[in-house]
Order: sequence, then C-alpha cells, then structure tokens
Amino acid sequence: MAQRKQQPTKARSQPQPRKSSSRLLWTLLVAVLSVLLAFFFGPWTKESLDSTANPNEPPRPYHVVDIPGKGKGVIATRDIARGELLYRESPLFIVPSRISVPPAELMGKLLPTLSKSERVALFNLSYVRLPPNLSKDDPNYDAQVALAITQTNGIAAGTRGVGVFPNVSRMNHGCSSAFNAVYSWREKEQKLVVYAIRPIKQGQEILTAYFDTRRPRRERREHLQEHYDFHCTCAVCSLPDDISGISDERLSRMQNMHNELSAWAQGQIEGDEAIELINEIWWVGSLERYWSQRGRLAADAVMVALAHSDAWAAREWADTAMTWYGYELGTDSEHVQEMKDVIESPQTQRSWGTRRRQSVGGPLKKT
Ligand SMILES: C[S@@+](CC[C@H](N)C(=O)[O-])C[C@H]1O[C@@H](n2cnc3c(N)ncnc32)[C@H](O)[C@@H]1O
Repeated sequence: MAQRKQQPTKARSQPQPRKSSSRLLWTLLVAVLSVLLAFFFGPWTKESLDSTANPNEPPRPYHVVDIPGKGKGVIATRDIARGELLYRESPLFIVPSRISVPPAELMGKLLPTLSKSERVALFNLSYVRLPPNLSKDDPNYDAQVALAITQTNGIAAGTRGVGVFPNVSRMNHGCSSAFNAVYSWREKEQKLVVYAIRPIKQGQEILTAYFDTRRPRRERREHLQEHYDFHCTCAVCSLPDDISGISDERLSRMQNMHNELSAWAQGQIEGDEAIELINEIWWVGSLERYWSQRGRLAADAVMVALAHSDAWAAREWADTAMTWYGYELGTDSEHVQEMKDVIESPQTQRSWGTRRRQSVGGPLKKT
C-alpha cells in the first residue's frame, strides 16, 4: 500500500485563520442542534443497539429503512460478496424450549431482567398478533406484546430455545431463490451469525427465509399468512403462474429426493444410489437457483463416501462442503473444520468403513 507523505512540519505550524467569536458560537449551536435532531429522529435511534457493531470493524454494508408494504427492511449499501458476514448478534433473551408456566407469564418474568436499552430494542420490533380484546390497561399488556414480538421475530437458538435478535429481526422474508442471506446459531459463541449466500447488489434488499421454502407457492403463502400475517410477493412468489409451477415442481422434487435419501441411512439403498440422488438434488437446486443447504448436502455425501471407504469421493465432497459451508456458516465454523479434518485423514473418521466397500462417485458439478 502506498504510504501517505508526511506534511512538512513548517506547514503544520502555520497559524490557521481564526473565526470571529459570534460565527464560532453560531457554528457550535448548529452542530449541537443537528446532533440532537439526528439522535431523536435519525434512522439509527432504533438500530444503534446493534450488538454486532464494533468500532474496530468496518461499517456494516446495509441500513434499515421503511419499505412500502413490509414495515422496515434491510438494504445493501454496497455490493456484498457471497460468503460475507452480515451479522453476529447475541440474543436479547432466549425463551427455553420447555417451559412450565404459560408463555405470557414467562414473558412477564423476563421483562424486568432487561436493561432499559434492551427493552427499547425489544419493543421497537414488529409483531403480528395480539389476543383479541386485549386492552392497553391490562396489567399483562406488555407481557402479551413481548410474547407477540417473540412469536414474530424469534429464531431458534440451537436446542436451548428461541432467541430474539433485534438487528437480525429486521430482515424480511424471501422464498427459494429470492432469499440471499442465511442465519445459523453458534453454540460455542452463543451468537447468531448471518452470511450472504449469493452476491447482493447495492440497493438490493437483504432477505432471509423464515422457514424451509422447498414447497409449493400455495403452501408457502399459507404458512406466511398464518404465522407472519402477510401475503408473500417475493420474486419467486410473484412469478407468472406457469413459471411458478415449474419452480414449485423443482422445489417439491428436491424435498422428495431428500426424503428418499434417508433410505440410505436405513440401509435400503446403496452408496452410489445415494450419491446419484445427491447429485440430482444439486442439479435441480442449480436450475432453481436455490443455494442454501448445499454445505449440508455435500456433507451428507461425505458421510456416504466415508461409510463405503471411498477416500477419493470423501475428499472431493468434503472440499465442496467446505466451500458451501464457508459461504453459509462461515469459514471459521466448526463445520468447515470438520471437512478439513476429513480431507486430511478420511480413514480416521468415525464413520469410515461402516458399510460395504464401494466406489460411490464424486460431485458432478461444483456450482
Ligand atoms: C421478523 S419481521 C421483519 C422486519 C419487519 N418488516 C419490521 O418492520 O421490523 C417479520 C414481519 O415483517 C413483515 N414481512 C417480512 N417479510 C415480508 C415480505 N416478504 N413481504 C411483506 N411483509 C413482510 C411481516 O409483517 C412479518 O410479520
């Protein structure tokens, strides 16, 4: 990198022109006013609680804005590369998977444990359903709102329960090829990370998938209407009927083939048949431009190859899995490390040689 030239000391020591004192006062007043106005009305008043924000890191490549018909949403402020980290956020709280009291009662107990800023962050989030006839004077009103917020924004935090992440929560939903960001929970860090799974252009909305969208449009829309109270008009849901039908077919086919794959685990199909299925799912996924879960798919193939003692195939698939896990879960994720271990030493993996030796086949396509 080119070094910046030092300014000659002489120039530095030159006296700066002085402003008159009244002009200085006026400038100061304007500056203070703009800071105050920006604080109260600026777009970051609600979003400044970004636990991902770190002064030592470059600024985040997106901002939160109002999007007609969607409430708030997240827009890329520059081009984002596939595999870029978008968020790394701790939950405000986690509602355990198993609870012994009614959910609203639990929320009532949880609210007093939040700091003032956490409470503000929580109550800034959107929600879709409150119990009918709930009055603002009801002593449980806040707890009921907090519950509705948790239901609308909650994200699984591993097996522990459901977490609320105020920044990640601003991402709206897209189906199949329409979503471009994927989140995953990191158990060791107790944080949620979100990565871009495809390149995102400046000005494009950053969308994630609220559920597994490998199902037909009608079912997807029903699910979204029921749980999130909106009619999905994402790029895939708004395809013309005939093209949407083709997309639906591909998505259902992917899902069905996934189910068929479980026959390998039950010993009902051979390793090469399982790999054939995986390559087919991969291919249909490419046609659909469905990029998510590819790391997992390739890792399934690794498992098959290891079990059938095919070191070459295991390494090839592990290499593919490493790439896609890297995009989706991060190059520093445990999953990427596991794949590195396979490449280094397939024969020492636990599942090595647990099935009949067979040459199962490697990936047909890497994209
Ligand atoms: C987790 S929040 C997403 C952020 C939210 N838009 C906000 O203002 O905070 C989920 C809610 O956002 C809205 N939403 C999400 N995706 C949408 C979409 N594709 N089209 C319309 N509304 C959407 C729905 O109201 C949904 O209940």
